[in-house]
This record gives sequence, structure tokens and C-alpha cells, in this order.
Amino acid sequence: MRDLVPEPLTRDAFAPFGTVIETAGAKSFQINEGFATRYHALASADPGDGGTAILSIFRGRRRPDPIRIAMLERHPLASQAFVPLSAHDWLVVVAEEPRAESLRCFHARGDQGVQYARGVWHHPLLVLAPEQDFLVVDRDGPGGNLEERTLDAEAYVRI
Ligand SMILES: NC(=O)N[C@@H](O)C(=O)O
Ligand code: NI
Repeated sequence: MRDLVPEPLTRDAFAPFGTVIETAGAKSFQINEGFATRYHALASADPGDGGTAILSIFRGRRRPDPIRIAMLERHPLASQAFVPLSAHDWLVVVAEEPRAESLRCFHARGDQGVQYARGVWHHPLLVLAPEQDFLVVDRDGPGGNLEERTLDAEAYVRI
């Protein structure tokens, strides 16, 4: 058993797992006669072969403290993106391999989203607010797009 120490979510640190979706540091340009700023193509959805990119809303609820990490999942056919719809911090737990010693925990700000690249091991949505909505972009289509794995040891996030 181990405690995970959340690290700040940055593009560089998260690069092995996917993309950070945020306006900070992003290229942008003015549109709509100057009444809007477009932060263009912050991520590119990957619905995989024969899939359709779909948009859903997940209403996440905080898990009991300390937050227990006992399993991971991945989507072998497509990417999955989470963008918070309210400005509250949340957690992102990923791993290169589905083993406790491989776990990484990122502390995401409320103005940061992530896209997990296809096949990246991650924990299902972890919110810190009592309830928080997220826009989710992932795949609809044929084939099994969910693989779950119980970890060899549990880990906890105390926050
Ligand atoms: N079940 C489901 O769609 N949610 C997970 O994929 C997740 O990453 O939260
Ligand atoms: Ni997922």
C-alpha cells in the first residue's frame, strides 16, 4: 500500500499519457469580430477505426476519503477527454503499466482538462468537489473499448 503524492498537472509531465487541455500557453486568435478568442485544436479526438467521436457529460461525485486507487482501466480503441464544466480542482491518476508502483497522480486545476491517448491506463473520473460536471469526448462504435485491471496493491490519495 502506498500514498500517492499529487503533482501539478503540466503539459510536459502529462505528455507520456496524453494532452492537457487548457488555454494557458496555447496558441490563440481572435474571431467573431474580436468578440471571442479561439484556442484552436487543443486536442484532437481519436475515435479509432469505425468509431464516432461523441460528447457526453459525466456528473462526478467525490469518493470517500482517503481516495482509494485499487484498479485502472484503459480504452484500447480510442482517446478519452475530460474537461471540467465548473472551476474546481480534480485528480488525474494514470500509469504506464497497471501496477501500483507505476501510478502517477496529477492535481488538475478547474481550468484544466485532459485527453488520455488511446490505450493509456487511467483511473475513472476522480473529483474533489462534492459533485462536478465534465464534458467527455470519447468513442461510440463497435468493439470492446474498455479494459479494466485490478492493481497488485492499493494506493491512496489523502487530500
Ligand atoms: N465508464 C466510463 O465511461 N468512465 C471511464 O471511462 C472514466 O475514465 O471515467
Ligand atoms: Ni476512461
